[in-house]
Amino acid sequence: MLAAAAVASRQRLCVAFSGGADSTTLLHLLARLRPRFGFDLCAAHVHHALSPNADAWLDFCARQCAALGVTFQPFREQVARHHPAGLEAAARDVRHAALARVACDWLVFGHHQDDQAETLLFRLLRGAGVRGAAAMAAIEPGSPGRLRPLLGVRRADIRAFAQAASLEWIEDESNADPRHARNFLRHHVFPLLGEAFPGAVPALARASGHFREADGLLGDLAALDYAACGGSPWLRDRLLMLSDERVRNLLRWRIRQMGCEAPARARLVEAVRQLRATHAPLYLPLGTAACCTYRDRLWLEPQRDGAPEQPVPWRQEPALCWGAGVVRFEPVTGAGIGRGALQRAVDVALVPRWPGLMLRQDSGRPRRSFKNLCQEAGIPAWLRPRLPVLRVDGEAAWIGEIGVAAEFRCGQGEAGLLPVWQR
Ligand SMILES: Nc1ncnc2c1ncn2[C@@H]1O[C@H](COP(=O)(O)OP(=O)(O)OP(=O)(O)O)[C@@H](O)[C@H]1O
Repeated sequence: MLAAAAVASRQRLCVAFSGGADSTTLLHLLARLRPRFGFDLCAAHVHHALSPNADAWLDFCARQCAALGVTFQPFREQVARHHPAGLEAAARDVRHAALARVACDWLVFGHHQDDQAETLLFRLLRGAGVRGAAAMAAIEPGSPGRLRPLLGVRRADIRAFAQAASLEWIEDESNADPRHARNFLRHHVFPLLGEAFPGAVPALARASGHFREADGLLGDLAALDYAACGGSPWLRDRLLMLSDERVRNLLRWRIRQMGCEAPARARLVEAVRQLRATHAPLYLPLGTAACCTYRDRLWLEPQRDGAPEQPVPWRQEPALCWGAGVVRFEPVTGAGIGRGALQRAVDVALVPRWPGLMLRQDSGRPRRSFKNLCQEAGIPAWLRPRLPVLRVDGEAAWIGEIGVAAEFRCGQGEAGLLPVWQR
């Protein structure tokens, strides 16, 4: 497995070391393999301060590492007692956050085949989709990546090996607590299942492999659909030519890519229904992301906290970042903002709308308020605070989705710059 993950000489491997039988066996095995592969080995233990034995466990882990000549990195963390998902989940979040701080190429976990089967059943009982049912991967590339070399090995075989090798390990008393749903499955459901289905654990682990493959294919399909819809922002009509299932698959994939929390299925079903029902601009919260539609385009963005964008000074750059998008300044002739006016100006910046903002769209017509301009252009209220405004010495020269102010528009044959807002 180390070869499959292309673990190279001098790469840094860090064992996530709880001190239990699995990670202790893992640490001893990797310490033995060190000379053959030439990797650097260290171990990290997270002290959650939840058990009265937590100090003793940390000491045990430190001693084991010292005996094996392995660098030891302890983390003392506080776990919030009132996590909405429960204490176990809170401890896991804290643990993973601490381990992510280790400077290494790979974090190596002691998960085994019984863990995989329990994870799959546990997730299915909570209504997991294909992604959740794929459970854990043996190799997860990343920075650091994650390895689970024992994922194909049964728990009993690891224990038998540890006993035969006279290894010492600690027993976490919380593993016996049936109030934890995972422990209930481990101690009550799996022994019963094993009586009627002796191959239940390897079969469930195999099933998670099938789900993993299917999940990869769904990702490939989403990537194809993403490109076919014109990338982000998508062409709304092109997207809505896809079946509901494919639209939901694409939205889910993109939300995950953005690092946002995926929404519940019911929420996605409702979002697609609304997208098909109206051509009006929409702002649909989806998990921690939001799906926005305006005119012929549709895009996803992280849900916002309502804070306005910060001003971005313009110093002749061809493009400036604005929110999750960009404003490009395209050279044009006889259109856009006259270059001369921009070069003479002292203060040019992209800013959000300001109170009392006015703009004259056509010479000969009066200046109109930002609100009036937005109403006339059909710009929905949720989009207005995000419109970029190019402010030139205190005056609005251009507003995204609305256009260039008459006073700044360049004359025929004159060189100009046309700001183009890409979300
Ligand atoms: N306190 C800890 N410090 C460092 N690593 C740990 C700690 N607890 C668990 N691990 C690592 O996580 C692996 C799985 O442990 P366990 O089954 O208790 O956790 P889990 O909650 O089921 O898994 P996960 O942490 O991946 O969600 C262990 O084999 C070990 O590699």
